[in-house]
Formats: sequence, structure tokens, C-alpha cells
Amino acid sequence: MEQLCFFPEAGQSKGIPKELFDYRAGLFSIEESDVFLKKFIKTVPWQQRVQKLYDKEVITPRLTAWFGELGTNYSESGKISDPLPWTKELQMIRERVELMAGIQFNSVLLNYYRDGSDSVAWHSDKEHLLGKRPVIASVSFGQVRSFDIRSKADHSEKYSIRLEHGSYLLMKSGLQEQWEHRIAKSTKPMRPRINLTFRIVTP
Ligand SMILES: O=C(O)CCC(=O)C(=O)O
Ligand SMILES: [Fe+2]
Repeated sequence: MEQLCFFPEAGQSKGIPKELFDYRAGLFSIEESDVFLKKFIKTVPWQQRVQKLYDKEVITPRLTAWFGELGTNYSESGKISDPLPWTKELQMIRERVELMAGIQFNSVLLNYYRDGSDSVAWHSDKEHLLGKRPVIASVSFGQVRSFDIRSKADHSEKYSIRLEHGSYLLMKSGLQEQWEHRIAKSTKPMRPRINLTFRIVTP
């Protein structure tokens, strides 16, 4: 397996194409992030979805929940689910994210990685409901995990960003078009992590 090379201070691979994203540590303070992490773990109606992989049905190795405006339905492998209504905390996070991004989002997918065996496999978020060149804003709370990206054209072109507690990552449209991303499993002990991806879904 090839090695990912890090700049230890910044937590980002050397040479990573900066035009694909905007990363900001500490969009939320440690205190705020601790509160959100605990609250979401306890109160979100988490679901473990079944995904179709080729002709097999597999259980998603993480928990998810979908919130948003009515009509912003979430589709995963062709299955559509209705959104849950925005909560006070999600509205507050959304406002800060929108100020940072200068864009308004109408829905958010929450992912809950319970430990190192939870993950998301290589993919790009390019469903037709998201439009052709989707911009997605991602917020992370809890365990720092590596967000890996690889070029669709050349899988050996691969970089990594460490997504810290309270951080913000704007994935620009090129990131979905020409790159895939994942959160790999880890054999090291990992505490819980919650990630929110704010999206614009065309109802
Ligand atoms: O957990 C993450 O940082 C990424 C989640 C993701 O890629 C997604 O929800 O599409
Ligand atoms: Fe994604």
C-alpha cells in the first residue's frame, strides 16, 4: 500500500490541490463542539441503512440521518427518504456554515462513526438531485479522522486531510467531478465522530 505523506503541523498531505477545497479548523470552539457531539449522539434518530452494492445488499458501516426542508429528499442507491425537520442546533450550525461559505444550503446528511470500524468507502457525491457541480460543506465533531481523496483518473494520486473537532471543509465542485473521497476504517482505537455534510438538493 502506498504511504500518504503529511505535513504534521497542518494535517494535510504535501502537494494537495488547494483549489478543490477550503479547510478551516475551529469554526466551532472546543466547548461548542463537545456539546454538539454529545447532543447529536443522544438525540438524533440514527439509522443504519442498507445499500445495494452491485447485486448484493450491504449494511452501511456507519449510522446516518437526513434533515432538511420538505421536498429535499435524500436518495441513496435509488432509495428516497424524507427529511427530518431542522433542529435548533442544526439551524445554528447551518447559519455559521452559510456565513463562511457564502452559500445557502437546504439539507444536511449526518454521519455517525461509532469507532474505527465505521467508515465511508470511496465515492463522489454526484447524485442527480444535487445538480451537476455540487458544492458541499462538511463539519466534523469528535474523533479526528483522515479524509482521503484520490483522482478518478489515477488512483495512485492520493492525498489526505485530518478533519479536526469543530472544523469546516468546503468541498468545491471539482472535488466531486474529478476526485473520490473516503473515511477509511482504522485498527487504532477511535472515539465517536459525527460529520455533517450540508447540501443543496433540488426538490
Ligand atoms: O465523514 C466525512 O467526513 C465524509 C462524509 C461523506 O463523504 C458524505 O457524507 O458523503
Ligand atoms: Fe461524500
